[in-house]
Amino acid sequence: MRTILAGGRILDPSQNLDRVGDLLIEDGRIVGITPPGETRQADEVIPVDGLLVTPGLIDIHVHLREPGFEYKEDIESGTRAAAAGGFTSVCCMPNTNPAIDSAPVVHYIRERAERCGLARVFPIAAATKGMEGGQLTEMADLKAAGAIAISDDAFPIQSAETMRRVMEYCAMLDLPLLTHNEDKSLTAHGAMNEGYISTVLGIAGMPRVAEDIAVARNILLCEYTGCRLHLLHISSARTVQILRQAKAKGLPVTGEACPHHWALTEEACLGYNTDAKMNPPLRTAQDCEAIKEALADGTIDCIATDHAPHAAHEKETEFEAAPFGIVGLETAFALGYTHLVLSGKLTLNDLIARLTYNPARILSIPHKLGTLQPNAPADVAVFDLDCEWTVDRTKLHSKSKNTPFHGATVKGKPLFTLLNGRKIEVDSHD
Ligand SMILES: NC(=O)N[C@@H](CC(=O)O)C(=O)O
Ligand SMILES: [Zn+2]
Ligand SMILES: [Zn+2]
Repeated sequence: MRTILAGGRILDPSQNLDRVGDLLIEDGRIVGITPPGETRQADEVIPVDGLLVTPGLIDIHVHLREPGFEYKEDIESGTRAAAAGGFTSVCCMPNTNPAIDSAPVVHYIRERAERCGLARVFPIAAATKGMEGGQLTEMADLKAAGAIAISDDAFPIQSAETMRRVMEYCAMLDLPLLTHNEDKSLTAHGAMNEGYISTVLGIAGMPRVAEDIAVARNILLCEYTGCRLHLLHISSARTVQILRQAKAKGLPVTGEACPHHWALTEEACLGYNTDAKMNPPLRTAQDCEAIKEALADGTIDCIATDHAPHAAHEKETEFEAAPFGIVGLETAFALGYTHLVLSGKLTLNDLIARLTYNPARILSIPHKLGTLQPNAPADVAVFDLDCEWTVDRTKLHSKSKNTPFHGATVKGKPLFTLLNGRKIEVDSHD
């Protein structure tokens, strides 16, 4: 079976490649690139003239909610949302019910994802049983079952001693540890960034220093234990500085940023907008600038969505009572293209690198993903960069509609993906 993606602008940061050509795919793998029109025999020709062709995007931070919270999202709806956003691989967080803290749950998720066939799913296993911060999980078993990394994400480990032991196991097993960085003693009862707006709204704040302290501690423990540390959803300018220093020292630390942390500020919470409530919270314009700067200079290695679906009835409540989190898979590319590339902060190549090759390297994702090199699985994304569109929550494929970007006009539209060379087409957002 031979497929040609014909006549697109093929951009692959892993090979420093950016040129118009035909992408040849055979039996689910990339064969190579030929000049437009040169190769003629194929079982299927997909014309992509004027469109952008990249490696399928990789999101290393999503919440698929299955098992346990299928009313918010399940593996099928979550991977359909991924495909609609140009993603061919996602890594899912363990705050499910039961948590991803035992091998059978890892197997269950992988099998379900395989059957859905919309995107690859790599489970991230919990660091502690039930993410309770106590007894450690059987990380070797979890790795053998297919867990790609370790994290207690939503339930950040507060005890430095527990964190040290988790890191020692991760180092021994060569598993990356992903940390949600929050000193809970500083954020108790908080629901948004601490500052002028939280005071105006009368809402308890979550100061940036709660993130900065946890980041500093986790980096010091990373230095002490030799564990590979990845900082989830960086939202604070000071955290960016600390990460930059750690990298200058040569520590094995990486970081990610989510689109909402550069595209929105705490002002989005005005009017008690629960769709602007997430953890870490939206901060200030100065923090947004620092994040964009860090994405540009490589201090922040990758872009992840922290896709966190919650049902309407959960968000339609008082600000303090609403759960933290927003959906992100279907808007991430456009928010990157619009706010980072069109504003001149990042080159298109750098944006794609932070959505493909870099996340693949951070988690050592198997099967040579995040690249269009010959023999790699044909996981591909196709975008229309000229398309301007308005985000409409009712058109999202995710089961949940909790986005603060409803009504926003953005540029750059994911059209379809190929997964193992097979076209995955979902309804357009128009
Ligand atoms: N980010 C969020 O605001 N929410 C996440 C948890 C998390 O990522 O910490 C969720 O699972 O809903
Ligand atoms: Zn988190
Ligand atoms: Zn998360």
